[in-house]
Amino acid sequence: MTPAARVKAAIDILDKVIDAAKGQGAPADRIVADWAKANRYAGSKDRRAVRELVYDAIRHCGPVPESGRAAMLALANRDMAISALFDGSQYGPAAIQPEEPVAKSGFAPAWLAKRLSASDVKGAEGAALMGRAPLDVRVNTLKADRASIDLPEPGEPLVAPHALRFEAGTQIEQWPAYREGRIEVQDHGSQIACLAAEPRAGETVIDLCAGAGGKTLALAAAMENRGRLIASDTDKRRLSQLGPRAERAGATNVEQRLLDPGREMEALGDLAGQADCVLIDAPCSGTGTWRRKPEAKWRLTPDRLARFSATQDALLALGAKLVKPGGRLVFITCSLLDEEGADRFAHFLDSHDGWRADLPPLPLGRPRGGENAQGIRLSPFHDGTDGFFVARGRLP
Ligand SMILES: C[S@@+](CC[C@H](N)C(=O)[O-])C[C@H]1O[C@@H](n2cnc3c(N)ncnc32)[C@H](O)[C@@H]1O
Repeated sequence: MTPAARVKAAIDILDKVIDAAKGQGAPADRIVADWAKANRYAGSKDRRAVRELVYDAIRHCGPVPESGRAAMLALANRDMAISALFDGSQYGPAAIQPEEPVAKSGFAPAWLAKRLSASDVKGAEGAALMGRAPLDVRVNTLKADRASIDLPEPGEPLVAPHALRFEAGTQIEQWPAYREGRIEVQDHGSQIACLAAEPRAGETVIDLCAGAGGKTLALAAAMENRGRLIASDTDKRRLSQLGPRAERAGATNVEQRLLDPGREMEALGDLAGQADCVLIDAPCSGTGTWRRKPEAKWRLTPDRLARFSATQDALLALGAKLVKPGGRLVFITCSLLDEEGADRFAHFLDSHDGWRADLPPLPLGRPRGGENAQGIRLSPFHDGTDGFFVARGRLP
């Protein structure tokens, strides 16, 4: 493909990404992959270049652009080399006309940038949400340890005790250590967040929103497979991925429970007041993971955000019923919005007698929230991790 043809392809893909964002359709990754499948003439260099143009444009534009072309013109305004490719050549984009719409730059749509700013995410901290994430792995201590594991590349040891960092795009799926469950892909921030649970061998731990089990596997390893680890979720498809993952990781103490939304206690009733620790990795807007899914900023609406907050309140209330006296309730969201973090935890403490905040001693991050309702915030800007809010409550 000529460089101009790559720009034209990126514009066509961006049109689809924009439509999908408006209609809650396929994620950008899938749209890019579908394009590659349907255009076999594009070689690996072409595919990489087109993908980079698409993601650069998404990262560069704040509000949803009018069109793929408007998004690419925003990039062209910044980069003469791209603007020169609007040359009207056979497979390239048409020449730039005066007064053509150009998408606005920024790290988020205006309403969302305002909410993030109210949560002290602005300027360089906001821009960091649109950075590129590295590839972090957790060495699975059920099968290996970080000091002696033998990998094709050494990786950079991070603060979390089992974390190693690699360059984005490292093909670790090909490595025997990955296929044999000695390493798992897990963002450094997610590994740090799991430390707040301080799970011990022999305890009863509930991973209430286990999804496909990213955190469950870290908990199983920390528990050395001893004790009960209950992994529940309302999403059958996600939960069904946990079995094979647990097997590969050698995690043998995981029990699964599929929940009915709104009637979760029907499947968890026998555990009421029984858990040493309940971990709530609640569904949220995912503002902390935009480095991986930058188009997510175009998918969020004030209504969806309000629904996430309501679900988080409900899950905190549910989790609290499962904790035994003296036990721990860990609340995690991968968002940097206080309305999905510190505010939710403060609301929980205000509405639940007896519970008190117990700031988890994490090796990274900074306190966030009022004096009595503090949790820890991890952010791409300060910590080089995905963004998280992590708080822990204790029942005396
Ligand atoms: C942030 S994701 C969990 C990710 C997972 N813990 C991990 O580390 O990979 C949130 C999960 O909450 C689940 N969820 C939503 N509503 C729920 C509910 N009422 N009870 C339990 N899980 C729920 C979603 O299906 C989703 O899998």
